[in-house]
Amino acid sequence: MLVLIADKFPASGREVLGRLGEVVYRPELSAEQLPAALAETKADILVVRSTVVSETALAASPPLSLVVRAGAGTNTIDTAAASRRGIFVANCPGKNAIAVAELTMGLILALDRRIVDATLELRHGTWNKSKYGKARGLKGQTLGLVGFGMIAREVAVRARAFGLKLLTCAHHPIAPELLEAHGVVQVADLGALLDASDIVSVHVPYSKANHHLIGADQIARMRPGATLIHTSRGGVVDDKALAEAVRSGRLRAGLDVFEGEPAGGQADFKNIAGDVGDIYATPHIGASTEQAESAISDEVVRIIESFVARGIVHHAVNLNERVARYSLVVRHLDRVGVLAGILMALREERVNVQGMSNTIFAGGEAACATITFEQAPSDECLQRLRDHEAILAVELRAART
Ligand SMILES: NC(=O)c1ccc[n+]([C@@H]2O[C@H](COP(=O)([O-])OP(=O)(O)OC[C@H]3O[C@@H](n4cnc5c(N)ncnc54)[C@H](O)[C@@H]3O)[C@@H](O)[C@H]2O)c1
Ligand SMILES: O=C(O)[C@H](O)COP(=O)(O)O
Repeated sequence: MLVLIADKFPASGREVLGRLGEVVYRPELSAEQLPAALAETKADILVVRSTVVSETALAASPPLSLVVRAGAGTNTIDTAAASRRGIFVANCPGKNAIAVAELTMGLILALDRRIVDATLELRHGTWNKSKYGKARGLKGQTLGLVGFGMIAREVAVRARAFGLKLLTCAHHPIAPELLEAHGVVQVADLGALLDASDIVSVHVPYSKANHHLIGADQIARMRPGATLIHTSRGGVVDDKALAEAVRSGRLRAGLDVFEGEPAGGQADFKNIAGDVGDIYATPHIGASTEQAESAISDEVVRIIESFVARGIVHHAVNLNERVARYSLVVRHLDRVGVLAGILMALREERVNVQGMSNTIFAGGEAACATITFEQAPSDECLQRLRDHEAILAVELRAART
């Protein structure tokens, strides 16, 4: 088994992976160089951070069966192409959420006190207490969290300690216990959140549907003097519309992600923070704490170990989530050919199997197979299975609709 790591990854994690197989560490690889490196190494498993994984890259190594995103967002990987090729894509949900939440609070506090501007003036020898002694203070202000996933919840935990009132919006009703535990109120929709918030912080994944979720109209709807914090993904916010609103003095903004940002570690990048003073900005470092990188590394190792040892992919993001209409539970003696016999019987009925698992009981004499499908087998087929001398019990279950 060969693992190609095409981004920065801790030495400790590389060492553990090295015990499972060969590890090729190429953190310098760009999206353009990735296909050739995959073709050359014939990697079975690819580990990436923000490096873009295109369909060409996925096709370059025939044995490639798993791509692990050493982070949260998977929009940089062509998951549709991976699904067509039967390649698993997995991520590490929540493992860098605290780091992003800490940066979010850092941006909120820095903007309120204008810490960056005050520092720059002091560095140039100017004492300007008159100008910088005018913060609003956070206590009692309302923070609107767009999305209520792993990062937003960690932001809520920290923001509560600063006395902020918390709102969120989502596509679906959020469990009341979850909201209550975080001291958050769910409002009807994004518009209601923008109307009521002094600070808006964006924590949703990038997708076609979320492209410019915070566009010119949403920016215009924010309260005059409000602050927008964006640490999710370039493209969720319309950077141009935001820059105009900040330039006009209506809003302030704290950004960690940008439209068209470079994928690598160092590059020239003309960006909206350049000419707009009330934008505080960091170069996509939300996840870049030692703590988060170590948690991510442990999770990547866990995912790969489980895949190699048991074929189980934790946090796969490109599986068919639809619950099959029927499942057949067959308890049987653990003998060669029993499972093949069950599958042959289903094949004769032209039943297309969707999922299958088989668990062996202690002692190794009996096992339990669960097979899922959309179309029910006939009573005769079930009876034939029940009559099999190595089958102990057969139960057909229909999913609730
Ligand atoms: N700046 C960084 O370094 C950094 C680090 C980690 C993650 N991220 C980005 O942050 C995103 C969120 O991370 P997370 O760990 O919280 O993910 P998550 O999957 O736990 O949470 C995202 C939530 O947003 C919700 N959502 C999606 N579209 C929505 C919409 N239009 N309106 C309201 N809710 C919506 C989803 O249902 C989900 O609950 C990631 O997808 C990634 O792009 C950035
Ligand atoms: O989605 C993520 O996990 C973050 O955007 C982190 O990206 P990075 O691993 O490139 O820092």
